[in-house]
Amino acid sequence: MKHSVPRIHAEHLPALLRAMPKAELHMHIEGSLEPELIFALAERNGVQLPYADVEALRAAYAFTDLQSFLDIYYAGASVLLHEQDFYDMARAYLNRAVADNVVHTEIFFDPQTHTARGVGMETVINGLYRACRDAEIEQGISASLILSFLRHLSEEEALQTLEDALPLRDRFIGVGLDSSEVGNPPEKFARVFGRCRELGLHLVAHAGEEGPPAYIWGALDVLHVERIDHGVQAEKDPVLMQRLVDEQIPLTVCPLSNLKLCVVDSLAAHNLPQLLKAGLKVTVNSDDPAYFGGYVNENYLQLFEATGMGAQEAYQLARNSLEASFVAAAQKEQWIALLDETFAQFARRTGDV
Ligand code: HPA
Ligand SMILES: [Zn+2]
Repeated sequence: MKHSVPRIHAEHLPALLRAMPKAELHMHIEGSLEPELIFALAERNGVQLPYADVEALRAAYAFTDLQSFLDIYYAGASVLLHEQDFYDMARAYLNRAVADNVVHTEIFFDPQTHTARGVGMETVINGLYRACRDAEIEQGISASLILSFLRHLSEEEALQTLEDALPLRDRFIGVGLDSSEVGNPPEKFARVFGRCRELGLHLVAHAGEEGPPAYIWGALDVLHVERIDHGVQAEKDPVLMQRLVDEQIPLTVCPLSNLKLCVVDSLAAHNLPQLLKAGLKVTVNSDDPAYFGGYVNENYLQLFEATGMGAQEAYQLARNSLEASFVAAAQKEQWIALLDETFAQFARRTGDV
């Protein structure tokens, strides 16, 4: 049933989008590395970068598709060597998330990007995990980690990565699948996801970002994922759309990412409003905020500005994000109560209760 949302004046919408408590369910921690931090870490670690300075690096952020982004994203991550580097990167992101009123975040990390350079699995996970725990204690944000397999590599390498991470099993809540989508369908990772399922890990996968609806079917039926990351290509397949509605499978959509990687021509042309209207459990996320022009609130603000969505949609998207998270039901209820209170406060401010 649709929740009734108090009327909010349009002029208050941006403040409401910023203030509402929300969860972020799709962001890659390596994609939060700002150029300034990349250069600071390069200097600290004596790593040579193929860019003269911060401006030259930023100027290279002109992407034409997913692969053109991934090439630069993996180059940027090469400055990460020590546990403290992973810690500093994650604390910088968590500070931004707190500022955006993110109450809970589920953070992807790509261990293979680092272990391939000789960085230890425990260096990666311990640095990220310590940052999450410190932010939780000092800033009150809830944060969990999701280990993501690189789909351009083999399933054997994913299985080895899982084995390497298992001694630290209590430090991540699930697994995902990212990197170059087209040509690397979900079926390639059936065995490793099967093993993760047996281990009781949460399962998600990128599907239908650039790839066809068949990849979303595969993620659901072969990998048995609980959420689809991106999923915007689902609209090409009405039977799939109905399935996503019926089962309320969350889609973690990333509007600015879709714009910057040319998945859509403009934010005004983004299909998120249609997906939401059709009854899909859609959420808004930042993906790789340092590369795509903004953290999660910027995604909400620019999307709402471009599409003309209003308070009802804002409420639904924030509520979806909390409901689609992997936290306990009692915690979700607390955050939803906080969301309701935020909307009631804005309605009182508007004098429009
Ligand atoms: O948007 C993405 N898609 C696939 N892989 C990724 N790795 C970081 N961001 C992405
Ligand atoms: Zn992503």
